[in-house]
Amino acid sequence: FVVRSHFDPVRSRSDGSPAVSDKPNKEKFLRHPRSVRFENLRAEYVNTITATSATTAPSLTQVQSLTETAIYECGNDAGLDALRKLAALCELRIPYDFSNHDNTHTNIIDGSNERLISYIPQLLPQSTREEFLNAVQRMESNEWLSQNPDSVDGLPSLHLNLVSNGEPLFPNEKDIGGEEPKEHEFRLGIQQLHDIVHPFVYNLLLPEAKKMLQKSARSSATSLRVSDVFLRRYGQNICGGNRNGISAHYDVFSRVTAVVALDDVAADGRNGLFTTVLEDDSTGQTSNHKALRRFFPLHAGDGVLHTWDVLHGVDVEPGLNRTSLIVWFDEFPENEEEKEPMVSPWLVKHPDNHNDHSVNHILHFVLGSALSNTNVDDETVMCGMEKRIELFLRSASQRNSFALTRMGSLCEEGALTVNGQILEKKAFDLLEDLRPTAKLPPVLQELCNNHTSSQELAVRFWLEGAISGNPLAQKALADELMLESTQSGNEQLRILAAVLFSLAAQQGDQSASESLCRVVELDVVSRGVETKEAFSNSPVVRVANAAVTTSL
Ligand SMILES: O=C(O)CCC(=O)C(=O)O
Ligand SMILES: [Fe+2]
Repeated sequence: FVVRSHFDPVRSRSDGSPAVSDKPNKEKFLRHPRSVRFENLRAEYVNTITATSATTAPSLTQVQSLTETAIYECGNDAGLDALRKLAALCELRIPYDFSNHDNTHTNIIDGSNERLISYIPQLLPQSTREEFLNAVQRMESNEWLSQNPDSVDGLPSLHLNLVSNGEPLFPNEKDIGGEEPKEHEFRLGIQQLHDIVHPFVYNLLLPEAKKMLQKSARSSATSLRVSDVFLRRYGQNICGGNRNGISAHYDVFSRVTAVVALDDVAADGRNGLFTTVLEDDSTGQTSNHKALRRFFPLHAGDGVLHTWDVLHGVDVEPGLNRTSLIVWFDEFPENEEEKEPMVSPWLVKHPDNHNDHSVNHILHFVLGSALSNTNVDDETVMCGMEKRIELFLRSASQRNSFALTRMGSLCEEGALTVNGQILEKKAFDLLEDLRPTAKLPPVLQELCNNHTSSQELAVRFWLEGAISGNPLAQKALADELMLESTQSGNEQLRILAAVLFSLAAQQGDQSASESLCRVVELDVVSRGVETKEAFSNSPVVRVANAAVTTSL
């Protein structure tokens, strides 16, 4: 029903290589022929959108409980009310409060995570910024920004690498013979950009990153080095493409990340780089729900540093034009025996990776993702599909939103059958602990009884991911339910699918909005709706309306 994205919320190397397979999933549900009548009716309901905005910043608990209500009270008044409240919360653009956290905040999960954030005012002087932006402009006018699929979302990345894996893309001293004039100009452009920021990156940012890590319980800052330096562009019609942001993710190959603002787009804390603030830190849960975004207020030249375990993304309102400079710091091997490349050693060597009782779900998810993105096959590294699934399962057992969603997809792909029934049994027990079958929404209880086990497991993982607020899980589950409902004619499944597509559409997910329109279309056709009144009374239409009508 939707072409499901197979992208994980993780940033792998910025060379544009996709994090995971970018093959589109088969469309499960064939597009229904568009009915002319529907077009008119839809125009009617789109016109009813009204907006009143919410004022208070929501907590994770609030967002999840509203989402749970929308799903369980599917299509009735309480459910519609929850959808309206969530719609209003999604419209908020709330600044991150640096002062509230004494420039850093630490969330202790199992005693050893970091989640350090540090603000560095006025790192790049105005003259440097201007020089840099002019050089970027020249690259852009040649359409030289990378069009490779971005490792987080698979769309053209619109970035330029200056340093990759510890090495400048083009070392200055290297004389490259036989270059085409365009290649030559490109190389000089990259070298110029690199030269402009070099002193700031190595003499100012690197010491700041080391200083920040000294606050960490697990400081191993002495071996910190600059791994990658790249710039990104956001806005309309950049090298023929648009980019309004990047969904929330972890940088899996960066121990510490620095982002420097090159313009004032983020000055009022309503645009640019955000993290998701989880006010209820005691649960250690994580969610990428739009309402939990907190934008870093950064003036041109300001920077922010964060550790590997800080969830972050970018969002800019249409019409704005943003450029950012990003630096990754990683750890290089301290002694000779370790010269072999090891994927993100701060993850592999983390004590929680060697502790069977650890509940560090962020580490387990990020390490599982890092291993999925590397070919390194080291005895000391937990590798192989089975180990990765074990890591995702451990993370999912702590209700980590990304691990739950990833597990749903792995089950759907049949990846849990690798080791007989053992992994499936583990997954089933885990799901029963999170929510016993008897407590599933009734319509899903029926569905799960009719299913083969791997599909049933996928549905249950996606349900948990969906309730935690994850739009990818919400879409994946909705897609599955539409397939079922067209086969069985079960209208309740269609209403729940509409709720789930609505929950993702509210968060700005374009493909979910399109799918929601198609559910409405199908509903109109299959129920033979003839009048405006019958249209606006349709449960699916009421759901779609509530999702875009914001009120508190
Ligand atoms: O542009 C930014 O501010 C950050 C981009 C980012 O998070 C990434 O490329 O991984
Ligand atoms: Fe990132």
